[in-house]
Amino acid sequence: MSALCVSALHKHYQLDSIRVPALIDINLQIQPARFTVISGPSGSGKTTLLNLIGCIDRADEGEITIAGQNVKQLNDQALADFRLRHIGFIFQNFNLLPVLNAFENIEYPLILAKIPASQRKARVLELLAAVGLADKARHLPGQLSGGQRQRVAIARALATSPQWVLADEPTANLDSQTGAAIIQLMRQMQQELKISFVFSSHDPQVLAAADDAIFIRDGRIVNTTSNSINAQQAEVIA
Ligand SMILES: Nc1ncnc2c1ncn2[C@@H]1O[C@H](COP(=O)(O)OP(=O)(O)OP(=O)(O)O)[C@@H](O)[C@H]1O
Repeated sequence: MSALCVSALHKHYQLDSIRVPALIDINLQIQPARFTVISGPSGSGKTTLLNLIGCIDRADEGEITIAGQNVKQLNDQALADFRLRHIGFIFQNFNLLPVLNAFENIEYPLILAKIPASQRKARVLELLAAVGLADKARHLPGQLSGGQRQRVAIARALATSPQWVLADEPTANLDSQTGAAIIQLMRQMQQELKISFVFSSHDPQVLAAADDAIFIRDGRIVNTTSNSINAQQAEVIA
């Protein structure tokens, strides 16, 4: 598995006549099969960076190579196909489809990936069991707690066995105890499946669990650390 490489990345948003720079000359390498956190204050550019890495949005300038592919070279359809095969995404507000039950939400990316129904069922049941929701398959998102919804979202992100799983503040809408259980679950899945997890977060619990951390402020990288993050030190830097 190859590292994720970002070079000379720039992104701005246009708000009427105002140009809002969101990312300025980002250069980084994220090692595979690790738990990496992107941290920084509100508005520093974390979501923007994850959206670019996750092929949800496109950069103004610069290169992103993920799973061996320079994503700039892909047209919109190829980019969507690439994302489906190689990248799972977990959102802070879970982003589950409210009219689909837990089973169907997890099954959805497998349908998009044209996996036959017989294989889909076995895969979804395996994932539901792995996230501790074997008895909640028929529950709609509205009938699940926040932590349970995030477990469904994790299972959905893992459904197509992507090499990279990106999570945008996955514990932001959870109480600290539920957040800790979700981090533990993601850590366990990352280690068992040797997936590469990249989070954005300023949650000290997430920082403390990380192998590597990247700190951004005002759209620029200000520090990177590896292993045994001291959450207090991390908060000071961020
Ligand atoms: N759609 C948009 N239009 C205009 N400006 C935007 C848009 N999205 C983000 N921005 C701006 O880009 C900058 C980076 O935003 P981003 O959401 O990436 O930060 P963040 O670190 O994820 O923040 P938070 O922790 O609050 O979610 C901020 O100045 C923000 O106001």
